[in-house]
Amino acid sequence: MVSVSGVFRPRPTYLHNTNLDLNSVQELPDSHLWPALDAEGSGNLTYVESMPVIDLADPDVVGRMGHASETWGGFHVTGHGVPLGLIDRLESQVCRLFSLSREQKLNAARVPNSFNGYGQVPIAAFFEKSLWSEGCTITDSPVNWASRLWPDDYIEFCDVMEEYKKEMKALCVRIMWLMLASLGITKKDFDWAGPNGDLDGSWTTLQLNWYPPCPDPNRAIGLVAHSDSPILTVLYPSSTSGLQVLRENGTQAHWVTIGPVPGSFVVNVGDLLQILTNGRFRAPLHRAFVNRTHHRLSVPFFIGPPKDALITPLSKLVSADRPQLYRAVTWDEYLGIKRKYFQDALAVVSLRAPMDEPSNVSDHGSLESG
Ligand SMILES: O=C(O)CCC(=O)C(=O)O
Ligand SMILES: [Fe+2]
Repeated sequence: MVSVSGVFRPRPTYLHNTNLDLNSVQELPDSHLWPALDAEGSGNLTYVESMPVIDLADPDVVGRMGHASETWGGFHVTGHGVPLGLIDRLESQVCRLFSLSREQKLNAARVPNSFNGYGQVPIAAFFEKSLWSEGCTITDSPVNWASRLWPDDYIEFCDVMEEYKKEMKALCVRIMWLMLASLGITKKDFDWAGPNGDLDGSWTTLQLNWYPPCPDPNRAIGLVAHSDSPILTVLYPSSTSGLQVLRENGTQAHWVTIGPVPGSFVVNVGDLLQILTNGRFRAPLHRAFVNRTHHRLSVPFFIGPPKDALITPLSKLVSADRPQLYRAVTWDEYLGIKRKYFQDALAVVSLRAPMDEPSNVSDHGSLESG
């Protein structure tokens, strides 16, 4: 199993809010040097397997999504109808934000116990080594902190984020039901998606990720291996490669670089969807590498159930041949488990392999933002 052991910190501490400006660093500092990556060379992979690309207008969209979710735990989606102009405006606002000086960006810094605003991606807090990335998390309206960044000119930023979130939510609803249809699941099979199945009251978060050029990309990592926690992620990966997904085949596992597919989003199964489908769909481990010459941005949109909804393997997917793999858990409770056990969180709620203590964790899980 590919791992990033040796740098795991068992409790979140948020020690990384240093004033180091990654954009001006000439040599990789020890704080960002991940020794375990040496053997793998994060950006030098030879595997060029292609993640399935699925057009929403494909007559076999349900079957193809089902197959991709069971094998890869994700796929590219095209034909989604999200206006390209909106994606361009999103990119330009993300660039605008991260191009500000470090001091300016710190005016929008997350405050303790809040996930909104600028900082390292929340998962960074669990590792002694820092990630080669910056992040900005939008769970509520960004008006408060955006108006501190651009007192006279924050409306366009906020409008684009709101419009994009709305598009993403609608796309997630559409994709989730298509994926579940492949397993014979309909809107009648659970009630937390609301009477029309439109996920009203669901938990959503938009994460803006920024990976500056890195002087030593093979020994740094933009985002360590993790699976996303909620139901579904729809990620805008941008046109610069950086995303890698772990492909597991029996006892073999290798990282695959996900090349850009113009106009597509990457859809990832989240841990909760793995639980809901009784392990039929797999939440894939994935990570982001960085490169020497270009910055890269990515924008995942995460969707989960309402915080108090009880997620349990669907009875249609439990049988004598396929016994229930996971106990019921609320999203809120699962987030707490993930914060404590990271990538072992699914094992903690597993009915097969009950765990008392976290193992010597290798890969990591994510927090509020995935
Ligand atoms: O940057 C990427 O491509 C991946 C981002 C990601 O996995 C996350 O934010 O959870
Ligand atoms: Fe992720």
